[in-house]
Amino acid sequence: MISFLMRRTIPRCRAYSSQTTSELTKVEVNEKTGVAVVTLNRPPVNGLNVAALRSLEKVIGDLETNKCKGLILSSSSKNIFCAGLDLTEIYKPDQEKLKSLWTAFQDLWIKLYGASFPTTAALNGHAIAGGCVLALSCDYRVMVPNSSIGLNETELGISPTAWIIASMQNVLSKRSVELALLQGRIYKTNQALEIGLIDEIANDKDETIKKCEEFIAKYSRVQSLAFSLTKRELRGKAISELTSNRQGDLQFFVDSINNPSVQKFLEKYLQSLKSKKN
Ligand SMILES: CCCC/C=C\CC(=O)SCCNC(=O)CCNC(=O)[C@H](O)C(C)(C)COP(=O)(O)OP(=O)(O)OC[C@H]1O[C@@H](n2cnc3c(N)ncnc32)[C@H](O)[C@@H]1OP(=O)(O)O
Repeated sequence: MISFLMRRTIPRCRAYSSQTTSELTKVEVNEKTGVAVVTLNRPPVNGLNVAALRSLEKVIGDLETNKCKGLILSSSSKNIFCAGLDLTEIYKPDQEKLKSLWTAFQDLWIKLYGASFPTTAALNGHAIAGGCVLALSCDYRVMVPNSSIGLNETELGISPTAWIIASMQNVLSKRSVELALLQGRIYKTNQALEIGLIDEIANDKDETIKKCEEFIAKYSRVQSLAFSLTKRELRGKAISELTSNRQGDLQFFVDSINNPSVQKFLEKYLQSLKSKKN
């Protein structure tokens, strides 16, 4: 068992009593149920840079090794689950860092989408672009009211690649995927529920976690091996398509980001985010 499962320094009366905290990803494992709450912790918006992506990927790998019974992905921010890739890493990017960013995102998706245990997203706030991809890579999504979720890549001038599309197609009807992706549409919580982009609405963060726990508990009678083999049958094709075309997928991303019109848009977009406060 890895350290966070072994540690017994925190009183057992707490529901989630084994824990480890890295700067970027906090993990708490419920010793009774084996369910892990994994909290993204990169203020202010959990922007995904290489370190954040790698930190989360490592945690999922460790949970896999330790036969975790279920994952609840959450965020330490008050009203944001994750604002997607760190825009400052893709605007005027260092080329090597850009490649590392996408490679880390590919690696994380392969682990999360293919996880051999039930995975859930406790969406305590906005889940935009890469943040929505994280949510879609889980088996179940619960969101608080008045938040937004969606893939706005086409608005940014980039096209989501095959594995991102596959993650959305796994959840939504073909028609809804077309409308969502071609319009780069961001949905409010209630609209997201209507089309099936999320599964449930919860009143607050605690309730998102409770509902995710309830969802994971439904698998208590399911054999782990049967679960993971079935998931592999269901999702394996999309994963192997990426693993056999990682270089092509990376090149597509790098070329898209380096496109001068995308860079121009990102400049304005970043300015507009900053000027919201003024
Ligand atoms: C082949 C291509 C596939 C590509 C796949 C994925 C691509 C991506 O993920 S690109 C990222 C796209 N993300 C977005 O468009 C989200 C942008 N952000 C927002 O819409 C809002 O910030 C959000 C709704 C998440 C939260 O709104 P607020 O609560 O009002 O916060 P602020 O907007 O004031 O943001 C606070 C602070 O954070 C900065 N910020 C926001 N998002 C990002 C980001 N993704 N990366 C880096 N930084 C981000 C924002 O500029 C503010 O900065 P300061 O002004 O310096 O405080």
